[in-house]
Amino acid sequence: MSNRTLIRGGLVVTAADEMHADVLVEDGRIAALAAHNSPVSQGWTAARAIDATNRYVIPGGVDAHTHMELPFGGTFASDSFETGTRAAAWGGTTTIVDFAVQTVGRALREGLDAWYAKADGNCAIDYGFHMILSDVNEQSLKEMDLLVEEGITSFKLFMAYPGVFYSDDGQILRAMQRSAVNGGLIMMHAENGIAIDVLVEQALARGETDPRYHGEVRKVLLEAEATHRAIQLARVAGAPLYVVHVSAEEAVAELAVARDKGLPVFGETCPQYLFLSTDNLAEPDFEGAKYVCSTPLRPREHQAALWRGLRTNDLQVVSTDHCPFCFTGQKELGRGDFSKIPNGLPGVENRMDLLHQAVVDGHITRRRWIEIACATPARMFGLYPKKGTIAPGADADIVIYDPHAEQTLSVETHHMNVDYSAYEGRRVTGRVETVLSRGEVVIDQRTFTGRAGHGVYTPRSTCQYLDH
Ligand SMILES: NC(=O)NCCC(=O)O
Ligand SMILES: [Zn+2]
Ligand SMILES: [Zn+2]
Repeated sequence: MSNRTLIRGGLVVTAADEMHADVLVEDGRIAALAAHNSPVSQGWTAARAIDATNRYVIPGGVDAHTHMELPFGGTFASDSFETGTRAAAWGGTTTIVDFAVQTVGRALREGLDAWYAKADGNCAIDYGFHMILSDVNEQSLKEMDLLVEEGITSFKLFMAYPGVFYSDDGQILRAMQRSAVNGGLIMMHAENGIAIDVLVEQALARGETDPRYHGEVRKVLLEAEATHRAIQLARVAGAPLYVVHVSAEEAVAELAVARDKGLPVFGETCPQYLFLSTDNLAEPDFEGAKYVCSTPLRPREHQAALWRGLRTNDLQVVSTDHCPFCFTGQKELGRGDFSKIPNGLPGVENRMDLLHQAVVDGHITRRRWIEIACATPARMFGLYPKKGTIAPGADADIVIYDPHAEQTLSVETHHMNVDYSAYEGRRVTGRVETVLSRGEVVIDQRTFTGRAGHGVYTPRSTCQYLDH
């Protein structure tokens, strides 16, 4: 009884269903659901009752792409695990999967241990890790197998950023071959970084130094070409493939062709590509630097293809790629040379709200909102049904969501450790009200009641989405 919480009267929305139901939480898990005010739920007793009348009761968000404290461009992403996971909770996300980084010349183990240490005791919500492979060699290929056994079941490779994270096609093929055997999922940053670097050099030589040139040199065709190449390499290796931060219509088309052939190829996009555009990159007085990320923001016309992809399931997941850098002192490193602007946008706090706005605007249905933001990322990365749904036995990661509240997104009110909002002034309908993480209330009617250290490392099984 003392470990029980009852959530009454809300509309429970999962990827599969919507029903007016009461939810019983016990010992951090969902114990039972029953029709609202049914004889069954009327018999339930609990130490705490939450009235969810006129609210949605949804699974906590699963953000499968964050970069807390990522070293990049001579600086570090400005959210620590403490500030970033607290902000995530404010935004209705109860699990993140962050990227541990292998340093070139070093073991995966060393990078992973560093990330365990950064996160340990600091997180407000649960977390897992992917591993960035920056140096594919005999040793790191062997280590991949061990990591999969340890619950690090996905590996990011970069076709971009030569000299930093970049892998060549041979390295990519080897890693894919290994993943075909050990069950790991290869996540691909699909941009032709070698060609982009030529265009960067040529642009700078012409004196084109403003942030908007970041978008111009990172061409749509070079995203599409890399996406195509990654798909073919995965086919040769017999491995599934997950393409991260898809931004261009032509890249979605490559995924669609592959999926029409029945290939296990999946794609993720991010709110910034759905809601922002090259118009933001072109903002004057270096303000465009706030919107520098890779893949880059695209002309607004690409957004329709991304929304369509999310509806047709050519794209399966919306993650944030949360990688914040303050404008002052960090983005400013690239004044006079756009290639020195640290790449990345803040957004871990905004994803659930922006996608709810997409429901309001008619881009996606309510259930698809939960599918792309909670259930599928959990399945894709081996966390389901512990995470991503509301069902008996699942972790009680639950958001009470007010679909009628109006809010204005702003740096003045957000909780991310960054000095601007990429969505400054944007009005959205819907707001997180209360959040439970494993049954503990971490946001209580818009007050943070969680704590650093509540969140635990969550090992993952291999991809559970391969038959989709
Ligand atoms: N996306 C971005 O611009 N920064 C984070 C690193 C990455 O995901 O490529
Ligand atoms: Zn990337
Ligand atoms: Zn990323």
